[in-house]
Amino acid sequence: MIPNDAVLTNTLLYLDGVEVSFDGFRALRGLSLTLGAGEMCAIIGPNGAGKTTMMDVITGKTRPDKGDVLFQGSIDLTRLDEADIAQLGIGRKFQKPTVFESQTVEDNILLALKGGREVFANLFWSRSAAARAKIDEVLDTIRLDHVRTRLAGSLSHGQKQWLEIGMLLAQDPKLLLVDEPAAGMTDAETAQTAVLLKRIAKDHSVVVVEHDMVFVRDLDVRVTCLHEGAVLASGTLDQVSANERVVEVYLGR
Ligand SMILES: Nc1ncnc2c1ncn2[C@@H]1O[C@H](COP(=O)(O)OP(=O)(O)OP(=O)(O)O)[C@@H](O)[C@H]1O
Repeated sequence: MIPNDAVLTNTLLYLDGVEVSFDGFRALRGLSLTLGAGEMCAIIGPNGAGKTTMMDVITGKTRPDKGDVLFQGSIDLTRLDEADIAQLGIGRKFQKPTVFESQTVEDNILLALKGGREVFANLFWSRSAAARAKIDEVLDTIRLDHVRTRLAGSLSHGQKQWLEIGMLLAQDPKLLLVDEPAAGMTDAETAQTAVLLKRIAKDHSVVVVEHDMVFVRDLDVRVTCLHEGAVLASGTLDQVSANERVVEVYLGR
């Protein structure tokens, strides 16, 4: 059921009763979730809970069998393809970093800018002031300014993850979907990633899927636990951690 305007005021992302089946297996079973404009939330849950499938539905990779998926109140994402959805300003970061290893850090950001590829391809290009300013802004946000001329391939795993987040930021997304950013990171990198995402969340909406509870605690945002394709519990991390079912199916394992 499409909600009324009052419900959707300040709601950037609205999922209601979303169903996805793969050959009869119900990966999402009536998933309902909202994200406010300017909000960051964390999604947790056991393997197979449907977290990736949820991201796939939002980004148009998987089309739901049933349910509403609305962006900015009225845009029906179930009718759009992946390219249209990316164009709307929904950026996704997959778990594994996919930076251009043989390019410098700053050129990775340039390549990600709207129109950046044309600028990059032109032998006689001089970076426009706007492109330069955007690259500087992104490098400052992800705190990689000091390595801007290094090849991306020479960065640590954590730095590559931050660079890829920067490449998403270069496209001015309204919503960032970030899949397990802390996986494979050192404790120090994990802590820095939480600081980075909190900085980004000041002017973006962010959904973070994560298994690392220390990291989720650092994020200090609303947490939703999925289980068997639906929401099991939602609230602060303390509230969700105190839920017996969450302990039973996930945290206590
Ligand atoms: N393309 C597909 N075909 C068949 N089954 C699928 C497909 N994609 C996902 N599934 C199944 O749907 C269920 C939900 O998977 P999903 O990847 O969304 O879970 P998840 O919460 O992201 O798990 P993880 O934490 O392991 O990444 C799983 O049982 C998975 O095997």
